Amino acid sequence: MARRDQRLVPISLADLEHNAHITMDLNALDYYRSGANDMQTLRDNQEAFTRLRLRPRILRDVSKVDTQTTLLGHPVASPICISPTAMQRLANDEGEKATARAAAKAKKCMILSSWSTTSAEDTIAAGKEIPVQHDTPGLPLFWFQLYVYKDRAMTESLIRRVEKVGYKALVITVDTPFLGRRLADVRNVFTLPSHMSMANFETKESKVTMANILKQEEDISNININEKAAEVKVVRQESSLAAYVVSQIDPSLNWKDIEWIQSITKLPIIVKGVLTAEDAELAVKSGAKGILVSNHGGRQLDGVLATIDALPEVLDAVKGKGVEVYLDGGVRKGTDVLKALALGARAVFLGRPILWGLAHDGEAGVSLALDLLQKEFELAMALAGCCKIADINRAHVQHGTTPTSRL
Ligand SMILES: Cc1cc2nc3c(=O)[nH]c(=O)nc-3n(C[C@H](O)[C@H](O)[C@H](O)COP(=O)(O)O)c2cc1C
Ligand SMILES: CC(C)CC(=O)C(=O)O
Repeated sequence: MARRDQRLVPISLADLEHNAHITMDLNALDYYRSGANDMQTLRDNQEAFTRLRLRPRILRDVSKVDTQTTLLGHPVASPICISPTAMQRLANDEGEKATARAAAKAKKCMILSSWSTTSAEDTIAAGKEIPVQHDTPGLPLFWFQLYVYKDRAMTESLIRRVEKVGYKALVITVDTPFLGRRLADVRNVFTLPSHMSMANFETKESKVTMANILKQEEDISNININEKAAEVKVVRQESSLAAYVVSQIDPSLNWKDIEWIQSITKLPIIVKGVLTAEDAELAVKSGAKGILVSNHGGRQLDGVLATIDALPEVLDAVKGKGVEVYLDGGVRKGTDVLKALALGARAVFLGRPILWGLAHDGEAGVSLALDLLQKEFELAMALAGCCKIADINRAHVQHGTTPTSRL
């Protein structure tokens, strides 16, 4: 048994998380690990997977297991993908570039956040530096996550930039009209260090640091932690990130805007943050080609359904309508991937585990995170009697009856 403060040689995603908790500074660690409010949904995302049980098939020659699949027609090596997470340079100086290289090496899909600390151009260029090995199936795939800005001209110019450099889809996040209340970030007065910026919005004349936007750099950097806490009590009851969201993101966003975006781009749209059948139907009506069932890793409305529990109603609502349905939130084990695919998800996406990998060892750490989960998934497929993705079906999973506490 390792001591709580000892770094582990990681053999699971949980080990990578353990290590990141030891090495990261509190401002960044709390930002990454927090959920909103009581963090009920954050816990539930993982726990809900443990309430499902697998129904394996036997004697099916699983000597070769193949995980290749397609996402909106693009071949990838595996249905394990990378969710957008903002500000990856908080974990490692190479940040988004390291993630892009690891994604490209593994021929997996990466979604880049609008609020990255590396620009969309530099991130995809880093991914393209990796020579594609043609002896294994699949190709790297990059999608861009879009926050819709109050400034629509800026939103449109960002779309043009990502179209130009080769992102293959727009993933529009719809669960963040305002930032969820993450208590640790309020206490820490979370801010992006001043040498990092929201790189997609940087110009020759100005860097978009949060502190610049809030015109508070001096105030924030010249006071110690206790004084910061005191200041929050008196001056602000929110993190600088929440204030940034209020200043930039358009809370009036609605389904007509999704249609508007679809009218100005040929890129397919994926709506990220759908949790109900009703909204899944509306997403299809507004032209979305994909739905990412997500509760933002439990960081927005606390108390919503775990994503694996919301998945079946979304799938039922869009059945036969030609839309791909994906899931993120709490995916940590190969068996979680198998359960999500058995219920009908086309792919799963990882948020925090990628950040823990980055914090552990940059690009090599992200590769390790992807590889650990990939190997676990291949083993889970084999032990359940599945040789290829198309073999995984609804009969492989059922709701368990054993209370989690007795496991
Ligand atoms: C630190 C952090 C930053 C995130 N930033 C974004 C973002 O910029 N855009 C977005 O759509 N979702 C963002 N998310 C949500 C993730 O895309 C994803 O939905 C969530 O992390 C999945 O849950 P998991 O962390 O349990 O895998 C962020 C999540 C975390 C933890
Ligand atoms: C910049 C933030 C809005 C990024 C985000 O989505 C998050 O912190 O969950």
